[in-house]
Amino acid sequence: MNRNLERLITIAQKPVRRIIGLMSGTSLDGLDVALCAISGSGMDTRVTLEHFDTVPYPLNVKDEIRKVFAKDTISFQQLCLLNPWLANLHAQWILDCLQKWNVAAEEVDIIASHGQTVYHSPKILHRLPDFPNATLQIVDGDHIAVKTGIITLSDFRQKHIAAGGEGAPLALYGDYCLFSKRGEDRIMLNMGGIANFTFLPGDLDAAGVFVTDTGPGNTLLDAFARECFQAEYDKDALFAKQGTVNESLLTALKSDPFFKASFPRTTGPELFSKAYVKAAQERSNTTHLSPYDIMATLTRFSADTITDALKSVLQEGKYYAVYVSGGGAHNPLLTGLIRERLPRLQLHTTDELGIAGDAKEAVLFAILANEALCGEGIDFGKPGMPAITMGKLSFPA
Ligand SMILES: Nc1ncnc2c1ncn2[C@@H]1O[C@H](COP(=O)(O)OP(=O)(O)OP(=O)(O)O)[C@@H](O)[C@H]1O
Ligand SMILES: CC(=O)N[C@H]1[C@@H]2OC[C@@H](O2)[C@@H](O)[C@@H]1O[C@H](C)C(=O)O
Repeated sequence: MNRNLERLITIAQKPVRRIIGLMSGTSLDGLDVALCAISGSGMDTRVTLEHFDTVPYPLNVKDEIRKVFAKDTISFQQLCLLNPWLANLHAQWILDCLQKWNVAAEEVDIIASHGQTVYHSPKILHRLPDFPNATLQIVDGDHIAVKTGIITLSDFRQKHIAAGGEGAPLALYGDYCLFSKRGEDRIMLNMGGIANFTFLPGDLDAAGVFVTDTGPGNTLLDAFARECFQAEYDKDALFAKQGTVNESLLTALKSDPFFKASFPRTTGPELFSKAYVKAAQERSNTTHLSPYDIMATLTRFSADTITDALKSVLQEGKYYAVYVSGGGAHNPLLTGLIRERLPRLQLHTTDELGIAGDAKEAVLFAILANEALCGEGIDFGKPGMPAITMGKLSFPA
């Protein structure tokens, strides 16, 4: 037998596996690296987050990714080169983190690498009847496995599409295993570049779980902070707080059919781009707005579409605990607006559940890898949420 297979079987049978989860999302802010100790699987999964770091993407890395990111027309050479180049960088950053944490590579069982989404194209976006849902993540797992010497699982989203989903959101699998609590209806709200939430019923019935993207989280705020203020993002909403919401632009921004599509629906910066906002400005005669007013309106746009999606699933008079994660949780204006619109709900952070909000998505990919080794595929019984395990295997040798 191939000795890697033997090793894999040994890992799957260990009482505790040490898995590094990696996430680099749509914000292109950096690579989240989470070293997790995981036991059990499915609803018996237990995780300890041993170490976590975000390795910020250097400016040149952001620039190289942006040449292809969410673009319809790109250089194929650039895409081809990025795939191993970024994988080698990710592998090096993992090794740097391990050194910093004083952990030997041999002590890590598995790497779970999300890769970098470069294009997300579900049918509701491309609207080409002859083509399926599609999504593309680069950062090839073979390069990570060879450079780190650690067995790597990667490219988690393709099987989700093959089995009838849109390739996202995948958060529900880990959210369900890790954060479900008997007796408490929970909402796990992640506000990254794109915002999404998972509903976890207090009776733990998998059939009651659902998940969806809600629309933009920070993606438009980042794009306009860059364009208008040459800033990477609107830190602590300092720009947006100086502006006034323009209701005509807000209405135009909310008019896309995405906001009427049924759950689970997914999206990305392919739709929510500077061009999207500029078209809405043209339609609403608001091209004259100050950059501050644009930032204020875009922050309200994110807050409103997040709360509208939540309201559409919340039952009147019932209590729900909301646990917030992702970079948007640090934006005081965004979280303040959500609190204002959902006054009956208490907003907590996932930190209170033992997983830092900034680490959550990376931890969720470690859980997905753990499920691929030890789980059976959770049956949520809904279209778009298939009962599968995910991730492709790369052996170091
Ligand atoms: N102090 C802060 N004030 C305002 N915004 C912040 C702050 N800290 C982080 N952010 C926002 O959070 C973003 C990063 O969020 P996160 O890392 O969750 O995104 P991501 O994982 O790339 O996105 P996705 O989940 O869509 O893939 C930054 O680009 C910025 O917009
Ligand atoms: C295609 C893609 O990379 N989608 C991301 C993105 O970032 C947030 C939102 O859009 C979510 O649907 C997804 O990531 C999380 C981790 C998910 O799959 O649950």
